Amino acid sequence: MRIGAIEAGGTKFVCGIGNELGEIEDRTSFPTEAPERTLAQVIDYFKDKSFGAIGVGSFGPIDINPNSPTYGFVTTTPKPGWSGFDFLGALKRHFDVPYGWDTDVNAAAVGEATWGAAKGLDSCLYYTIGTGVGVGVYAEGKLVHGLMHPEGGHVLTRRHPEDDFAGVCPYHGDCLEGMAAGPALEARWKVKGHELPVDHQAWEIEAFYIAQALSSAILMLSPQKIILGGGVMQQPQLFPLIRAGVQKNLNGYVNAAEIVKNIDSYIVEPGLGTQAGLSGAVALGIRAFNQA
Ligand SMILES: Nc1ncnc2c1ncn2[C@@H]1O[C@H](COP(=O)(O)OP(=O)(O)OP(=O)(O)O)[C@@H](O)[C@H]1O
Ligand SMILES: [Zn+2]
Repeated sequence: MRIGAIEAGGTKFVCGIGNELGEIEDRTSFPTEAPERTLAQVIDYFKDKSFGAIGVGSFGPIDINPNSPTYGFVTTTPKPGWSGFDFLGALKRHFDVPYGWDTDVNAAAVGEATWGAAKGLDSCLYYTIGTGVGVGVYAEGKLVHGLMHPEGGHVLTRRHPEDDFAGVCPYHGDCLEGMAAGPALEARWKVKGHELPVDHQAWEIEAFYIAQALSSAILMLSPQKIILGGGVMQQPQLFPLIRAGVQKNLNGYVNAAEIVKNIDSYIVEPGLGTQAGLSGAVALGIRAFNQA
C-alpha cells in the first residue's frame, strides 16, 4: 500500500510517498509560501500518484477536533496568511481518501514509536528544539489530544541563576520556547547557535531549561522514551548536559533504571533522523487508512 505524506513546516513543506514499512519511496520539498500557492504545489505533486490515504503533520496550532466546524484549519499562527486557513479542506477537494491530521511533532512521535527510537514502546515524547519548541505526546498507544493538542514548548521555566535574558516568546516571554529555541539563543548571545563554541556557557544554560521541561514531563506523563530533534539539537554536547540535568532535578525520586542507570538510551536523538517528520506523516496516514 502507498501512503501520501505531508510534513508541513513553517519554513518548508515536504511531500512524499511512503509504504507500510515506513520507507519513503519518493519525496520533494519547497519553501512555505502563501497557503494557496503552497497547496497548489502539494496538489500538483500528488495529482498523478496513487495512494490509499494521506497523513499530514502540520505546524500549528491547528484544529484537530473532528467535531469542530473548523476541524482541519490552521488556527492562531502568526505566519502571514495561514491563520484561519482550511488546510485539510483544500486537500479534500482534490483527493477523496482517508486523512490523518495532526501536529508535526505528534506525527514525529508516532513515526518514532512505529519505526524509530521508540519502536515497540507504547509511549514516548518527541521534542523539536528549532525555530520554535514543539512537543508530540504519544501515550498508551495513542497521540494525546484534549482541549486541543499539547503545546509543551510553552511550559514555564524556572530561571537559571546566571541568566537575566527576558525571553522572546510573544505570549509568555520566558517560557521554554522563549528561552531555548534557536531565536532565543541568537537574541541572547547575538550570534546564531551554530556559531557558538561547544564549550560556551550558552549550552549549559540551554540544557538547564530543556532538562527542566523534560523533568516536569517525566513526572507528569511517565514516558518510556524521550526523543530530542530540531536544529538546536544538532549540538551533540547538549545531550549529556540535558541527561545530567534531568538526573539532578529528579534526584532519584523517579526510581526507574531508564533514568537512574540507562539515561543515555532514554533521552535520545530521533531514530529516523531528519526523516522523522515525513515518516511520521506516513504513520498518521496508515492509522487513518486502518480506521476508515
Ligand atoms: N547546528 C546548529 N546549532 C545550533 N542551532 C542551530 C543549528 N542548526 C540550526 N539551528 C537553529 O535552529 C533553528 C532552526 O531549526 P530547524 O532546523 O529545526 O528548523 P524549523 O523547521 O524552522 O524549526 P521548527 O521545527 O521550530 O519549525 C534556527 O533558529 C537555527 O539557528
Ligand atoms: Zn511561550
